[in-house]
Formats: sequence, structure tokens, C-alpha cells
Amino acid sequence: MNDVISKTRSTADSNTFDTTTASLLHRSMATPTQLSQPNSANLTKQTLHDIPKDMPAAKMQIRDLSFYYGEFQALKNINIDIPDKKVTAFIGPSGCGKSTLLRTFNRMYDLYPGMRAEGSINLDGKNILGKDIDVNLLRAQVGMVFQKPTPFPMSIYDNVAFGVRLYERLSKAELDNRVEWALKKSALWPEVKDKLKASGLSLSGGQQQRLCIARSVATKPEVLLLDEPTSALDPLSTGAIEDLIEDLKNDYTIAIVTHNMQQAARVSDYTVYMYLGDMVEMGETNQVFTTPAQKATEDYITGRYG
Ligand SMILES: Nc1ncnc2c1ncn2[C@@H]1O[C@H](COP(=O)(O)OP(=O)(O)OP(=O)(O)O)[C@@H](O)[C@H]1O
Repeated sequence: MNDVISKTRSTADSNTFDTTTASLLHRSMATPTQLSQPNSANLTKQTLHDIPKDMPAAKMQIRDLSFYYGEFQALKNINIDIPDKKVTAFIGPSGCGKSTLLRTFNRMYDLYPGMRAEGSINLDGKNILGKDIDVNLLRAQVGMVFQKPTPFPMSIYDNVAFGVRLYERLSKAELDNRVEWALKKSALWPEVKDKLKASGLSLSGGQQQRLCIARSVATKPEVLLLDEPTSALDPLSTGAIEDLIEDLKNDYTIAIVTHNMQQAARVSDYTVYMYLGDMVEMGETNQVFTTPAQKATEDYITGRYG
């Protein structure tokens, strides 16, 4: 697919994509979150050696990653492996840097002046923080779904076809197939197949979020980033998205930020606990939730934090 993207990207209207993405991001990044006050300060500093030894093959390797909003350091020397075709959940108190970390995985911060990352993030062995990286191509490889459903003001069909049209040249029949495929992958097809020309904005919140997931998977990314994807949804829609995540991990490497401990426990294979910009603990979800290595992790997941 990368070849296809490389060949067609130069002819695509990438400005349209960037402008739309930028306005979406502006909405999601504009309000800095309040820093939480600690009550569990005795953390053992995480080091590279603390990455679990028996991890499956890593799709992404994050090494000594620091991130700055101007002078403020939001991420401090993070070292994590993101396992291939697994779900990795990021948990931690408000303001600990979960969303910031997720946004480094496809360099969303590039759209904003004064933000910078140091260290390296290797995607299949290539450092995506390098100057030579085509960020449009990167964002096709690493798709993102935001907290609030953000369908574009266009038809359901066009929402899903949007990114595909930017990066690939498909015939009408091929595009129809891709749209149907993505809507089926996102468990939305039965509900929208008879109204593909209706506005994406006419769907319910839960349907809109599945539409956004369809839009992301339509370009066939390798990694899917989900930033609190169900926080604005009712329990039924949340259940549908969680089932979907379970299904999608057969094909994609998924990183999810969630405030919902039960959700992290339900959907993820690995869990990362973060605190004030540090990665405190990473392990198999079952281990992190039952026998956390750090007292701070235990306090947080048992609700004794804060
Ligand atoms: N656009 C920004 N400009 C300046 N500082 C920011 C910006 N976005 C986030 N921050 C700061 O960076 C730190 C990490 O924020 P981030 O949003 O990544 O935390 P989070 O763990 O995702 O929080 P939440 O769970 O509340 O969404 C916080 O101290 C926050 O105030």
C-alpha cells in the first residue's frame, strides 16, 4: 500500500486533508488539561530494562521520548514497546500525558508551532521523528480517532472515501468496495447501507464514532490510535465500539487512551500506566490489574489516587 500512496500522494489535494485535520485537532488540543496533584510520589523510575522481556514483536519502539509544549515538558524519557496486532491501553490521571504521547505516534503535533519531540519512535524499524519522514504518508499508516466523533460535513459515503481519494486512485467500483469494506469492518454497514448519501452528521453519536473509525480504517493503516473513543457515548454504543476493537486487533496494532479502568481491562492486551509525564509501568493487562509492580499503579487502579 505504501507504494500506492507514494505514487498517488503528489497528485492528491493534501492541503484539504491537512486543513481539515488541523481544524479537528485544534478542537481536541486547544484546552490544556489541569495537572493533577500527586499523592503517591514514591515511583521507581521506569527504565528501558523494565519493558517486559516476553513481549511479542513490537510494531513501534519508543525510545527516550520527551515532548515539550514550549518550555513545558509533558513527556519525560518514555521507553515503551507497542506490540504488533495487540491492543495497548494508556491509563493515568488527567494531565499525565496520555493524549500527548498518542499524538506523537503520528506526529500530529507537527501542525502546531512551539511543540517538539526528542528521542525516537521506530515504526517497523524506521524513526518516524526523522526529518525525512513524509508526515502525510505517516498519517495514512497511523490513523487516529478522537474523543468526540468528528464526521466531516458530507455524506456517509464521502466521509469514508475521503482519505482513500487523497492517497489512492481507485475506480468507482473499487472505491464502492472499499467504502463497503470499511463500513463492515466498523460494524456500521447494516445501519447505513441504504442511506450512504445521507449526511454523516445525521447519525447518532455512537454511529458517528463508528463512521470515524470507518474513515480511519478505509486507508488501511497499520496502526490505529484511539483517544478516549467512547467517552462521549452511551453504554450500548460503547459496547459496540469495544467489540469492534476486539475484532480490529486481528488486522491492526491498536493504542487506546481511556479513563475507564474496566474498559482498559476488557479491551487491552497490554497496559501502560503514566503519571506526570513518566511511564511508570507497562505489562500484560491482567498482570497490571491484578499484581501491579508499582504501588502508584495499584493506588490508581483501585481508586485510592487523588
Ligand atoms: N496544547 C497544549 N499546550 C500546552 N500544554 C498542553 C497542551 N496540551 C496539553 N498540555 C499539557 O501537557 C500535559 C499532558 O496533557 P495531556 O492532554 O497529554 O494529558 P492526558 O493524560 O491526556 O489528560 P486527560 O486525561 O485529562 O485527557 C498537561 O500538563 C497539559 O496541561
